[in-house]
Amino acid sequence: MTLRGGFPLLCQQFTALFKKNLLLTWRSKRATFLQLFSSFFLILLIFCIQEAMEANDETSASHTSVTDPKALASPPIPPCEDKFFVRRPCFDFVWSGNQSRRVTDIVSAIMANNPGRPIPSEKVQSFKGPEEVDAWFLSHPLQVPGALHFVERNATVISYGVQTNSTSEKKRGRAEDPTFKFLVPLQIAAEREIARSLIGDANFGWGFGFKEFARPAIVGGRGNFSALNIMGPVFFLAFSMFGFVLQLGSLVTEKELKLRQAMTMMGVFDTAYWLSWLVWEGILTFISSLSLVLFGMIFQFELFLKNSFVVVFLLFFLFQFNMISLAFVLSSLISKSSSATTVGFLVFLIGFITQIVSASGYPYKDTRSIPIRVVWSLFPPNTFTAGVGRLLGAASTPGVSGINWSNIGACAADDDTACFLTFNQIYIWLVGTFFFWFVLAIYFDNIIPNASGVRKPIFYFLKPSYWTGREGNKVEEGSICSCTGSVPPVEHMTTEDQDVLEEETLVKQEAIDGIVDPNVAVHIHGLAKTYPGTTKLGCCKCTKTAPFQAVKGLWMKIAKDQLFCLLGPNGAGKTTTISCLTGINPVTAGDAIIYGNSIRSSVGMSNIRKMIGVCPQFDILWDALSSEEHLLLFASIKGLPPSSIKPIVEKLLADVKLTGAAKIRAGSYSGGMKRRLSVAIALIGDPKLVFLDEPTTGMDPITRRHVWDIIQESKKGRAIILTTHSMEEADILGDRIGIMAKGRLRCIGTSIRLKSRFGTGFITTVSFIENKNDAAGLKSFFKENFFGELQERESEFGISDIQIGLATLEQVFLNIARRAALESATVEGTMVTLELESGISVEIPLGARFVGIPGTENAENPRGIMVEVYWQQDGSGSMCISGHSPEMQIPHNVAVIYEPSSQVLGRGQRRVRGTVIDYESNN
Ligand SMILES: Nc1ncnc2c1ncn2[C@@H]1O[C@H](COP(=O)(O)OP(=O)(O)OP(=O)(O)O)[C@@H](O)[C@H]1O
Repeated sequence: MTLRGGFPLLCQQFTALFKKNLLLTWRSKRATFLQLFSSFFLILLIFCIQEAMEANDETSASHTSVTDPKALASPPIPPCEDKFFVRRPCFDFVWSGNQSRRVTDIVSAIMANNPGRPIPSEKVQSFKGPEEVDAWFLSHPLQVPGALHFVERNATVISYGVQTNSTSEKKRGRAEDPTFKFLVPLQIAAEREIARSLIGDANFGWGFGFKEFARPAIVGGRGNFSALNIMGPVFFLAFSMFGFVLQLGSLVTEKELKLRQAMTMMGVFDTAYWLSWLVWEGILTFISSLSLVLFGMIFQFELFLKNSFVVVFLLFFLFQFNMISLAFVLSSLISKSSSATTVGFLVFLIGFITQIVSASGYPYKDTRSIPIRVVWSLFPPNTFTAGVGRLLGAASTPGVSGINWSNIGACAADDDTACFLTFNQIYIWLVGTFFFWFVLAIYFDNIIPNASGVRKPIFYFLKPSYWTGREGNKVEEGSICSCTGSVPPVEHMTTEDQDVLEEETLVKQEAIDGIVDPNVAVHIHGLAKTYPGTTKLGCCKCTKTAPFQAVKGLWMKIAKDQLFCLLGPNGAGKTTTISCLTGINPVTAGDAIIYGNSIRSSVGMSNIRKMIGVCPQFDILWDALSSEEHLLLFASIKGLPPSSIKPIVEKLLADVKLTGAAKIRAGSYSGGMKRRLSVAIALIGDPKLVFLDEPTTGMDPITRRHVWDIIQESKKGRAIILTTHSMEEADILGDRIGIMAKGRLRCIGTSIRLKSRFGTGFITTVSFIENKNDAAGLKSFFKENFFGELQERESEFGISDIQIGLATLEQVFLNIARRAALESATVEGTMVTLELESGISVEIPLGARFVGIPGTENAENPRGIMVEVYWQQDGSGSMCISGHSPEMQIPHNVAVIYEPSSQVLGRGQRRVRGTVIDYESNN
């Protein structure tokens, strides 16, 4: 099948990824609803706050029209208890000038003649002069609404002054105006009684009334005293956070779950990936900005009504789009999707603080330097706040028309800061910062390690080869903030196994001769992988990890039409080998040629990606997508012709028995169903080489058998590399098996070959009578005559059939794993204790099979006693002792392959260190 490439593939991938984004958004309806329409609740909230503020301030009447103002006629001095806030005991008024008899009489008259309520003497306090009154105020705060100060100048002139607290108080939505409520009645009373005293007529009086202006409600009342003015910018910032956090979460989830890596392995173009998110988020941002502006208009906010619709919408749209590109940048910096909310909160907090600073006009003044203005404007909430400020200013100034296209370049006449940042400059900034953050996001995406710890060099874009695509697969490992330790040279050890050696020699020779065997799919040439050690600088301590050699030089080839099974205990290096072959991890040394393409070349790797299928060790799936949607997506990414995708997906679903669950989301699948889906994904596009990393993990026996059938079927016409921990699986499926341990290939061959070479075979223990010991004769009898005679005497023993069973592959595996463990233990000194039935505790290297017991030598057994130790793997895959054979004498012809420096431990003979005896190669 010809896969699509170039621009048509880019378009196909873009469409598929866009659809994926749409589905993911659709499936998380609540979050999407919040992202799109939470503006309604925010605007409603601002509206309610606005209404509450207006209701709170209703007595000032500034927000309602006053057509028929009420006249107040000679209002009385109110009791001090009427004050909205007063401390008890309180006084109706205090006065000074009490050394004048005439003044004292005037005050008495004020108290007695107060309309409707004579004032009792205990509610009034007198002083000598104003200074005393001020001192009293300081020591008795808030105990009186006002004071009168009298000075008798001469017989015809009495001066007076009124003093009051100008702070207005509020109570249950009503405002208290101290001038009207306290000052005016005091003034009227003082003037009336002074006049009566001067004229000498106790009934002298005049009518006094006052009332407010009749006036319409203040134009732009909401704008002048506006909740939107106060809370708008911060609410709009909060609103943009929904999209920001969701986008950040989606991107980091795809990185964290290695979904991005899986798509890269399938050959997705970065351009298609980023564009698909950008366009989709652009649409969501468009809708959410539109809804916000419309809701603002519905709720009749001047900002949205007075300014041009397009101008307002564009500001909100550009700002939210900027926040999305900021989310792109931050997605490269965090590795856990659970951190998205925390990061969102931090960005909001920073935005909130900078908004407060921006509201003062900072830094768009001539006192601030251009670099400060530039840096400040890079953070989108700052420019946005400036923009909202302009819109609010234009909307709430009576007589000034709102901002529209014709005046976006104009400075606001009354605003100094507006000329440093006119409205069209705000747009230019928002467009510029969008591109700035977006380019930075792509740069960070390349230079910050991905889920496998791999990244591009910091200056990768300066290399011409990057743009021409002709360079080697130049990637680095480790964080840019941590010092990567030097990678030691790869330790190439000569293998002891004959088959492995032969394979290595053959591959090397073919490489030297330049022979390319057409029947071989993969040539592995000394592939080695060392994970670099890193030094992480924390705040309190510095953690160092040593480099780790996970694969130590593999030489082998894998034929076409063959299933090669890679076995090995945990940590053997199987997944690392697959990661290197699939381009997930860069190789440290060596190379691999897959259908003529080197994995070290980026061009080679992109060719390889087109012909491989990978079922990773852990399922890499979107919980919210169904199996059908997964297959459609990956088929499109792979470049299958659009017309062929549907039938291929249907066939794959049928093959892995997921047709019935095709429309069900993968999140609700069982472990086995997920594995089957992963296998189906690996088989998309008829790949010539398929990697199956533990494909049947977690499956029940029936499903596993079924998947084996699928794999058997898929063998035709392609090479398969399969890793597994199931020996049965390897035995049934593997045409060739390689067992790795500690990063090295320990054996290679067909199942039968391995069993015959590494199986433990049969052990027959024969005891001889004293003085008669013909062991050699017995061995030859076993080899030459035993089965012959057994067959001859079939009827005597009643035998109907004789089957010779070789050791199982499991035994071979255990044997290899044990040997690898012994190899490391003798180097690293890893010892375990073997408890003998005789009561002796023997310390032996991990994995030692035949162990000599020091101190057991005597005349009868000159070389002493030995036992065979039986090993098994525990739940974690580590070797552990399962038992030991009866004690037997050490034959004279065997060598000791490991002898500890000191054999006796501590006092006494009960705890010793055993020697390791090479009994296997001699018997
Ligand atoms: N990124 C890494 N950095 C450092 N060491 C690593 C890294 N990845 C793997 N290793 C180490 O490399 C060794 C080989 O790991 P690998 O995953 O290849 O083993 P495996 O044979 O696939 O094991 P399993 O059967 O458990 O999957 C292990 O000791 C592992 O701890």
